[in-house]
Amino acid sequence: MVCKNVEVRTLDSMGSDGERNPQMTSVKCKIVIVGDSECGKTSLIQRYIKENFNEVYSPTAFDTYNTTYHVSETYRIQMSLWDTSGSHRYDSVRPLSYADADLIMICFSVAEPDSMDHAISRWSSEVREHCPKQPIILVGCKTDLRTDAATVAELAKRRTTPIMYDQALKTAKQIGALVYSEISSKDSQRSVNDVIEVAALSSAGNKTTPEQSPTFRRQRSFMRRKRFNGMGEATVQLRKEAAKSCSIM
Ligand SMILES: Nc1nc2c(ncn2[C@@H]2O[C@H](COP(=O)(O)OP(=O)(O)OP(=O)(O)O)[C@@H](O)[C@H]2O)c(=O)[nH]1
Repeated sequence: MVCKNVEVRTLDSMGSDGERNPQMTSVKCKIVIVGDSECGKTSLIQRYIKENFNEVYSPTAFDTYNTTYHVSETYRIQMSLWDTSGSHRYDSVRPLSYADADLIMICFSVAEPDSMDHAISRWSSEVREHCPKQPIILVGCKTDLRTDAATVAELAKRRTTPIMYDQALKTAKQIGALVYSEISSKDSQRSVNDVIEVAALSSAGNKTTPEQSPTFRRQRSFMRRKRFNGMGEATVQLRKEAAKSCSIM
């Protein structure tokens, strides 16, 4: 089993002039990403980190990616993104990934209805067994395939159709997800950035102490982009455009 640790976008608390910034608040969080094989987990992470998309499928065993989200000049979230395998071969070792997780992303492909069923029957139960209280974000991947003629025709042969937004929203409610979000790693960098940053903010909101939150809330650059409603409750409201692909339950 290969487990590699990829260090990217890491920054320390030095300012651009090289001085250590005493105002900098850093919060660390661990986000574990699960879901059926080939549903799009690795592509999601790689699009966020490397801002590219690879058509070629390469199965994952376990990977971790460390990256920093600079929410404002004085607040940053150091994320550890854990990419897992959806294969049953790893069912007995995947649970090791859940230790100390702050948030779980359960992914499925909107072009594969079974993968959404498995979000309930397989992934939500596995996650709840190991992470009974951590927030869950449900992520519908590959939205570009919803209108892809070949995908629609293939699903029609199986007497089914791509998963639509409202269907997925019901599933999100059913599994008690905090947020439902849709992405296309192929076509939309924005959708990918939004879901990862919402996950980071939700995790950090649970960890930020009350003394830190006023400083955090004052950051105008942050407020322009996303808005927190209650740090302890990890509730995030996206600006209007982002809300099209992201629903808070
Ligand atoms: N059209 C389209 N294809 C995608 C998208 N995301 C991923 N894919 C493709 O789907 C295949 C599987 O993607 P991965 O990201 O490797 O899937 P995974 O969930 O990490 O798979 P496992 O490692 O087996 O658990 C690859 O061929 C990707 O190029 C997307 O947004 N749109």
